[in-house]
Amino acid sequence: MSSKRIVIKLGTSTITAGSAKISYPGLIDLARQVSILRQMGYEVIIISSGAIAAGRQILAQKDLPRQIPAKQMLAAIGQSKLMGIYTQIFGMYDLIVGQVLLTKDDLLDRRRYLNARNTLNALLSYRVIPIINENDTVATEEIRFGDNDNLSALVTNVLEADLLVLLTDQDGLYTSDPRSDPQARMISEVATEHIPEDLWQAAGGSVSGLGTGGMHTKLSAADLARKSGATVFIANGNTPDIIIKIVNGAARGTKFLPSNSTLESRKRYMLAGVQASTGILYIDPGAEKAIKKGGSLLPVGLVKIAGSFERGDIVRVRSAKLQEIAIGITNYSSDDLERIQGKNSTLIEDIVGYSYGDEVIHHNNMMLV
Ligand SMILES: Nc1ncnc2c1ncn2[C@@H]1O[C@H](COP(=O)(O)OP(=O)(O)O)[C@@H](O)[C@H]1O
Ligand SMILES: N[C@@H](CCC(=O)OP(=O)(O)O)C(=O)O
Repeated sequence: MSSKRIVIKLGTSTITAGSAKISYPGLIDLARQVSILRQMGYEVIIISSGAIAAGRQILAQKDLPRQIPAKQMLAAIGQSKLMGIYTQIFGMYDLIVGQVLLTKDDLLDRRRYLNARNTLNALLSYRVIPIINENDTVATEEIRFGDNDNLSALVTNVLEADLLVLLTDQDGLYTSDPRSDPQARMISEVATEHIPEDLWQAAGGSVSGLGTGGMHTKLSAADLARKSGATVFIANGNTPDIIIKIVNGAARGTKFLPSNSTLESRKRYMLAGVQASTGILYIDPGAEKAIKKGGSLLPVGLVKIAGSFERGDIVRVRSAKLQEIAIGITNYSSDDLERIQGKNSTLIEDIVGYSYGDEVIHHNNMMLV
C-alpha cells in the first residue's frame, strides 16, 4: 500500500446536520476536506448513512417508522437521491464517486469478502471515492449490519485502512450521554489493549430519532477496527475542518490507538467473520495453556460447545472461566464436535465416520485475542 487510507463514516446526524433534511452545506464542506486529503496523498473511503433520512425528506414523513419494510422503502427512495447529491457536490471538486451497497453476508463469506475487497481496491486505483451504505432494501434481520458503525469497521478491516473516523453529533465518547448528563466528561484517548468495561457501560444508545446505534455501536466499531490495526477517532461532524484537524493531530475527539500491528489477511478475515458468529467452544485449562503457547486446539480439550455452525465457520474459543482466548476456523461442525468433545483425536474417524484432521482448530487458523 503506497498511500495512507482513511475510512470516514458519516452518521445521519452529520449528513442532516441534526435537521430533517440532507445538509448541502455539510456535504460541500466534506467534499472540500476530501479534496484536500487527496492532495495530501490520502485515499478516502466514505461510509454514508442518510438514505432513510433522504427518503423521509422526499415523502415528507415526520417520524422514523418502526417497521423494517417501511425503513427499507424509505432507503430505496432516499439512496438514489443521496448518491445524486454526492455526485453533484463531489463533482464540483473534480472528485468521482462510486456507490457500493453491502450487506453483512457480503463480508462474512470468504469469497464475497475477497470480491468486495477487489472491487473497492479497483475503485481506489481509479481514484474514485467509494460511497458505501448498507444495502437496506435487501437486508433482512439476519444479514443486516443494522448500523453503519459496524459496517465502517468491517470496511476498515477489509481495506487495511490506517484510520477510521466516526463523525457524529457529539465531540467524542463521554463518561455518560452528554444529552442527559451535564457532568459527563469527554474521554480523549483509549490506549489500553482492551476497551475498559466502564467505557462499555458509559456508551449508550441513540435518542435523537435520527441515528440508529448511538455510542455503543461506535465503541464496538472502534474495538474491531483497532484490532485490525487502525487508529480510530470519534469526533463531531459539525466542527469545521474536523477531518483535516484529525490527520494533523489537532482535533478534539476520542482517539483509540491500534491494539494490533498489521495483521495478515487471513486473520483480518477471521476478525471480521467472528462478528456474526454464534459458535463458541469452551475449553479446559490444559487446552488453554497449549493454545497460548501456539499449539492447536484438539477435541480432548473441549468441554462444551455452544451455537450451531458448519465446518469452515469462524468460532470463538473461551476458557471455562468464560474468558475469550482466541478465534479461529473450525475443522468440524457443531454436531460433530458434540460427539468428539473430550475424546482423543485417534477416535475421530471411528466416532463420526471421517476425519478432517486431528485438530478442531489448527494453530495456523487461530488468532489469540
Ligand atoms: N457515552 C456517550 N458519549 C457520547 N454520546 C453518547 C453516549 N452514550 C450515548 N450517546 C448518544 O449517542 C448519540 C450519537 O449516536 P447516533 O445518534 O447513532 O448518531 P449517528 O447518526 O452519528 O450514528 C449521541 O447523540 C448521544 O446522545
Ligand atoms: N443505512 C441507513 C443508516 C443506518 C445507520 O447506521 O444510521 P446512523 O446510526 O445514522 O449511522 C441509511 O442510510 O439511512
